[in-house]
Amino acid sequence: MVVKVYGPEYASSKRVIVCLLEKEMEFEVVNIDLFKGENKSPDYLKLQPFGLVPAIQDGDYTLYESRAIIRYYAEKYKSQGTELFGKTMEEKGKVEQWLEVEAHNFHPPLYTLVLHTVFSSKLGITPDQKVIQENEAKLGNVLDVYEERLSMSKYLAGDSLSLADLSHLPFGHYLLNGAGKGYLIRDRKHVSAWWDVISNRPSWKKVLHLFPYPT
Ligand SMILES: N[C@@H](CCC(=O)N[C@@H](CS(=O)(=O)O)C(=O)NCC(=O)O)C(=O)O
Repeated sequence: MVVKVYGPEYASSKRVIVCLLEKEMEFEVVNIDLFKGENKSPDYLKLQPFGLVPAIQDGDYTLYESRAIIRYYAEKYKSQGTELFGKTMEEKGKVEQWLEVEAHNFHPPLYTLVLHTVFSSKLGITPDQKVIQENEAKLGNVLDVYEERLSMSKYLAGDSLSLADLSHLPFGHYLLNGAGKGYLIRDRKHVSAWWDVISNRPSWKKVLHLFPYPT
């Protein structure tokens, strides 16, 4: 059964797609136009009751929350494609830790920055410079921790690529493409080197080719 990914154009869905590509999995996509409210249709809400993308359908099995989906497939297809979830419980623990850091420390300030920069006009948001500055400072503090970590290991969870690194790609991409905040990455030597390694993965290049980010 080929897994169906709903709403592939959007950042959280790209978190799933880049991992499916790394796991060498076939997938199909079902477009959901957020700006037409297709994520609020009764049929879609049956799949994702919060009306967010992505959701996946894999035969009778359905799942939503992108970080849950990538954990599921990384485990289910552990011996296929790139190893993304650690080889030991200790390695897996570190992957889980950095996945949580991405979700709860990295993502929130970056999401707000993206709303007030990349998507402000599409969403009818008046960019609030105070909000932008506050969240830029919060994200900078987070990236200072990353800088320290990445001065000691090539990837966040250790010396191998993992879900934790890939999970940063969709929204991190906006920093350098559209938000005009690439210096948050580029001014940090180890973070910058890490970003070059993960964003140059063929899997991520393919995601950007298949689903170009909004202009
Ligand atoms: N925690 C969820 C977040 C999903 C989410 O917020 N998706 C956005 C699109 S994007 O921010 O990932 O591009 C959405 O559906 N937004 C629609 C809405 O907020 O109504 C996940 O990771 O799956």
